[in-house]
Amino acid sequence: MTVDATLKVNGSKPSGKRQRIINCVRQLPYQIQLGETNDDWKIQPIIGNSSLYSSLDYLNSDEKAKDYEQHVVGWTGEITREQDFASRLLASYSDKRKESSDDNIEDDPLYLTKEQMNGLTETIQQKNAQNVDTKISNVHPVWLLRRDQSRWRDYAENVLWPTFHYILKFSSDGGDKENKWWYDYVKFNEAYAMKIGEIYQKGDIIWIHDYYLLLLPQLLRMKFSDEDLVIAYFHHSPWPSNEYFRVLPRRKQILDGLVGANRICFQNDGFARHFVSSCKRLLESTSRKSKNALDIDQYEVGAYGGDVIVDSLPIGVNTKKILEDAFVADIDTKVLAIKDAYEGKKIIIGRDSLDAVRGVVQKLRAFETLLAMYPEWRDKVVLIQVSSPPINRNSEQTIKLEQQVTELVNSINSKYGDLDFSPVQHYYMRIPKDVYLSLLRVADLCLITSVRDGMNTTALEYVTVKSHMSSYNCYGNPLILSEFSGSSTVLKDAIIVNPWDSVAVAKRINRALKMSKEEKFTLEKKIWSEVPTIQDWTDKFLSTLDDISHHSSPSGKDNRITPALNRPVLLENYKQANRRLFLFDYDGTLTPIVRDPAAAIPSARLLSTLNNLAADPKNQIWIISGRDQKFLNKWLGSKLPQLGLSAEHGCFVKDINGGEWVNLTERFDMSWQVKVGKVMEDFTTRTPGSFLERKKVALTWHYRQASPELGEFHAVEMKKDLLKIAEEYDLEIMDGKANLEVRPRFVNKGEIVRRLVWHKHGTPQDMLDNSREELTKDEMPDFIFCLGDDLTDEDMFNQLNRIEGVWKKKYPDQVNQWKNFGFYPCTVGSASKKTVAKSHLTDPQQVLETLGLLVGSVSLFQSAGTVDLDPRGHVKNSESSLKSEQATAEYVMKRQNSSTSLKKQGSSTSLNRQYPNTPLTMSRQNSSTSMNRQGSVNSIRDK
Ligand SMILES: O=P(O)(O)OC[C@H]1O[C@H](O[C@H]2O[C@H](CO)[C@@H](O)[C@H](O)[C@H]2O)[C@H](O)[C@@H](O)[C@@H]1O
Ligand SMILES: [Mg+2]
Repeated sequence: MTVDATLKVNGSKPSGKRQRIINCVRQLPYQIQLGETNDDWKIQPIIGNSSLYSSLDYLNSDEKAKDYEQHVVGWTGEITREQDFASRLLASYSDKRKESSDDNIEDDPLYLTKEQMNGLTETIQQKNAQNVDTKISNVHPVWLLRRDQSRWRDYAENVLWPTFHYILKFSSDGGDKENKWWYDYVKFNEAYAMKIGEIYQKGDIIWIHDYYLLLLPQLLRMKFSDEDLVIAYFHHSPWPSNEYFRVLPRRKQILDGLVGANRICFQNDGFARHFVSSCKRLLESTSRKSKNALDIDQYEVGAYGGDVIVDSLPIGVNTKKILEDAFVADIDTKVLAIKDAYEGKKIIIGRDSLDAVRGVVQKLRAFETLLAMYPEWRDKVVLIQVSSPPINRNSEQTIKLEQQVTELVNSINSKYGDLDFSPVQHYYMRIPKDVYLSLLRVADLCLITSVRDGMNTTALEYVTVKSHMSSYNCYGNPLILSEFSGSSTVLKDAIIVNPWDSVAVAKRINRALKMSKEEKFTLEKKIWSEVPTIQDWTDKFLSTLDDISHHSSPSGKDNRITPALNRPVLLENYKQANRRLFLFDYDGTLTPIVRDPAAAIPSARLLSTLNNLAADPKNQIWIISGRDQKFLNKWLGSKLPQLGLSAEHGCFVKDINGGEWVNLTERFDMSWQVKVGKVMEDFTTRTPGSFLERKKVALTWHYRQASPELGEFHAVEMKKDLLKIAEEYDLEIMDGKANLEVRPRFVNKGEIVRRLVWHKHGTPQDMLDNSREELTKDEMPDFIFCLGDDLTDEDMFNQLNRIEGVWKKKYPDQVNQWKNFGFYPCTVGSASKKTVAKSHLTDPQQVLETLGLLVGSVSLFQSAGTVDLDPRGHVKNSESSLKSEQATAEYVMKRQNSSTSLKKQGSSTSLNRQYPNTPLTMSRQNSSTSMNRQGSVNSIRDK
């Protein structure tokens, strides 16, 4: 390894200035509660996601803070009232939440003033400084203060999570609920984009975590036109095979959202490959496998022709901290107490969330089989299973699962237990960290039987604790791990089992419990070296990002990114404009590219959208295509005479609402056609599958149906052969999509655009009249939306950019509220495509959605758009937002009044004054908040 590479693996930034990182997490690592009044806050560390939060913590450590300045963006989580925390939590998770469209201030505790929000942010920062576990500064809360706060989780947890874990769910209401969830999901992502918009600085790295934020990468691309913008996404969960993923109705929007990132990273290569295969099938992307600087497999995914790096890096745990925390006197005492309680018995432990994929049922079945197959273990082994309640605890599925688990526990205990001893000790609760660590320490065996998970950190934490020599003979005790857990790809020396095969698992338990010390020690040595640390994970992740931000793509292509079209701005501008001009290419823009040119006919949806668009008298629509007049007449002109048409890349023009075709090449010598046609025919004979399309002027040689290699090779050869003729007749040879076209150079799509823009809007065209630059600006269009996918369309974009330059000089004070002239040159294709267009849409489907947006047949939420939100999560300026604003104002008034009266009584309600003197309440969430439906006795908690 070179010095440079070593440096990189260690994660140090090579030089000078600290690199800013904006880390985006689904929720800040705190649970935020309101006290009696809205001025009184309680903040506790959140349970779960410990690896992710310890990575944030690590980046904030003195060691890393030299090189990195971390900013953390995250939702506040559900803000609950302190006094009835558990019942509110239950209510907020309940599926039977009350539906209400009105925001009624009286029963809504979530109207916060700006000062309150600032106060809370400050409080979080102060608490951070003192909190021993998660020290993060520069916290930027995402406020989404609407009632039914769990709405922000619904899509992620009810649709995405099950799909990622291979659970198929069918909607019983025709998808209504899912649509609602989706809208909130889009807003959730938008709220992050807005928050990042407030803090982003050029050169920042944006690191996004997990499936609540799948749309964020693309939203950020829309927001920032910064070419160096580096967006990385880490997927903490599994990614299913494409056969599963593709059942999602919003599968394409989700992939579109994600491929806005430069790098998408998974827990293991299997998940990465599934993702690549989804992109290949659903986005028709290409992929190329290579190795990154750390010698890890990576895929360069060409989504819409752009480059996204897809790779894997299993997350780790903070081994140092775990060992520090686990081996202290207090835990020694707890370990001893548990040992005493189960004297003479082997202790198997398990800790899982009680959801459909953690395999608690499978574990109980395997344990039951063990006791049935090996009677010698009866009364000699105990399974301590801690199952924490899942978020959707009131869902039908969880209730069923709880019943199943209770029945199994009861049945095992009644069959194999007696009055003094129950072989299964089941705790349905969240346990505090010290109890958890005691269990890890005391265990003779840890049993993980998940049927699907991304990375099981219990497995990593267990192996870590077992690496430490201490009393009670616990060193090196083995781990049984499901082959379906993401951790099994890392902990290769665990005892790997198929959790569905209870007999095999029982045999492995029996064997593991009988292992000699020597065997255990040998195994532990190997497996301990396989545990990834969170420090290593963070460093490696950032070092490979460094590669992306400072070097060109592996294929050596230009890294320039064209931002996605900002559709809400387009819509707003459209609404405000009076003289709108639409300039559309046809193939690859309004219709998808297909093998046979004759089959690329307009869809009914396209025709109706164009019809609707043309119905507005403010709109002038032109199709500027390489197609010939016959094709355009047949498929567009005859159906929609309101369209202006230009055929053969500008050779022919027909005005809006009929009229005759005008031939702009009339006086041009056409004898070149014979010579060019001969060369093309010659190559057609030598290239099976290729064919020649003869139009009135242009000649097009197509090789899409030939062997790709031979087609491409002959296209290059043909171009060489045509160069001489092209020079002689002043022709242009154009590289199209699997075609090569030739036509006179002096006509092109850009020339048509020039004539259309310098034209008195809404009046008949005289295409042969060439000199109109003396028009005043308010005679010309104030909104121009120009779309094209091909190289020949770059002429249109170039022309628009040129005209914009002229207008800037000519009419410097006539720009619109977005400080431009309403020009939208937009390419159809990837963000990384070389283009002079100012924005991009990925494919004809997005084009149709965007046009649908303008004519009102598509909502902004049907695909990830970008909408501005108010702090309560309403779309800005919408009716509900205005209502909510008014209610907030009322609330502020009320608050001011009550504050005045309190002041009179000599007390202050100011947050800033209140907190410095308040003792911190950042204690571990204790198990009194656990919800024990079974009412089982919680002996561990009481110790
Ligand atoms: O300017 P356009 O409207 O985009 O037309 C460009 C050429 O499009 C057609 O060819 C391309 O589309 C075909 C249908 O999808 C596809 O089979 C072919 O491989 C593409 O090159 C058309 O046949 C040409 O005449 C146009 O010039
Ligand atoms: Mg095209």
